Amino acid sequence: MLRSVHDDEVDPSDRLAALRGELDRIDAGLRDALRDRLRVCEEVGRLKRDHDIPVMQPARVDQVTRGAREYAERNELDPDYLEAVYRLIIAETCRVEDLLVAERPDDSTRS
Ligand SMILES: C=C(O[C@@H]1C=C(C(=O)O)C=C[C@H]1O)C(=O)O
Repeated sequence: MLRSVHDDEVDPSDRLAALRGELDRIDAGLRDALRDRLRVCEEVGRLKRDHDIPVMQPARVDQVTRGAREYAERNELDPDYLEAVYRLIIAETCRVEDLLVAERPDDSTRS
């Protein structure tokens, strides 16, 4: 009986499951990185609140988004895609920082 060149290949459903397992591991790392980044940003927010520094820092936003675009160019990703991801991340940072700034540092001691 003739053998197909595909006989020796891994079953596509096994390969799909393996690739999805790889994606799940990468996604877990992404979520941890997003959580850790936001925790640092909360610290930044408290610092801004306590020292009357504006939450929105356009020069820093430009620096971060430019860095993302440059990374994309070096790594064969679409710069517009990575910038859009970063704009979403930064929007959440600013939302969380705004909430922190709106809090009074001594709120917890008030009755
Ligand atoms: C975290 C900061 O606050 C905001 C959020 C940024 C971010 O998520 O990278 C960048 C600029 C800020 O307006 C910051 O000023 O560094």
